[in-house]
Amino acid sequence: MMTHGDTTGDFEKSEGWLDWYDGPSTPTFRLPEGSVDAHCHVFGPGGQFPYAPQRKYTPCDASADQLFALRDQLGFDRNVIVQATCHGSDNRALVDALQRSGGRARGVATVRRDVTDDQLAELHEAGVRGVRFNFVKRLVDRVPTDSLEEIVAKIAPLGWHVVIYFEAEDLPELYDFFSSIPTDLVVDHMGRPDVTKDPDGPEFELFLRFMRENTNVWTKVSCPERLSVTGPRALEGEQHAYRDVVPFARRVVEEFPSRVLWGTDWPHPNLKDHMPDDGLLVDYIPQIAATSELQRQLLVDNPRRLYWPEGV
Ligand SMILES: O=C(O)c1cc(C(=O)O)oc(=O)c1
Repeated sequence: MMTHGDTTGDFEKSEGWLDWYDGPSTPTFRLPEGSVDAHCHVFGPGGQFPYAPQRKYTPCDASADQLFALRDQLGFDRNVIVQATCHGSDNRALVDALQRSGGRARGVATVRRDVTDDQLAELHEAGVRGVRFNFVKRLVDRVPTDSLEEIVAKIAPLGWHVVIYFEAEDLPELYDFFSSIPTDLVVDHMGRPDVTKDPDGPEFELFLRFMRENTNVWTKVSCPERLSVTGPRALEGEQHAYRDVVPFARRVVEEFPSRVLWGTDWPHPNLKDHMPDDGLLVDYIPQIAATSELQRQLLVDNPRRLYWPEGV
């Protein structure tokens, strides 16, 4: 694996930072035509789009051009680019990537409670269709729910949705607040289940109940590389990676086939023990969506309904 240098503009990468995998393999699994990578990020480049002062990590750079090269290499048609916490509420790198995508990317931004209607209109024009609320303590300081409610009131008229990122152990506390959000709600990475627990046990059952009770809730069945404990890793040609995550993702895909999304999570912030080959991550998909019908819903129909409802 190549590293992308120790510095990124004027910034020094966090200690132990793992750079994205250079030269991913071409997937064996052929993505259906029009597939969307519905969760990925851009980082900087730091020299052009500085990282936020309040960030909890400093990544390696991962530019829009590098993301679009990956899209083409893997066989995706489009991207949904999600604002990474290292950029705080400065969405310039995201907007630049959307503008250079030629309409082939939509975005999810991070905004503050004082965001103006004009700023939201500009983000909409660039291709933003949602905001992200993050509750993972190692990534952000907690924002009070009343300010999040103010943001929801501002974005709802635009037809936007809310993306939420939280740890499974925090769902009981956040359940009622999440259930009160009236827009579509997209949960990152299946609410981060502890996959050493039983997929039929109470923790994951609470997440499934949350999806059953709230039909506006969608989820990304992404990030097996982050959730897996036993692997095997998506490296060295492994075609059946992260088997311990499969029962969880499969369960969700089969029960809620019209409310699931999938994304690479490139460039995979904060992984600690390995960096996956993104081609082999794509080869993971048929393990969790076993039929061509489920694959088409997951990769084409669902993300297009949410991000390109106008049908282009
Ligand atoms: O688990 C993570 O570290 C992580 C971080 C970010 C971010 O910093 O935005 O986004 C993700 O989807 C996952």
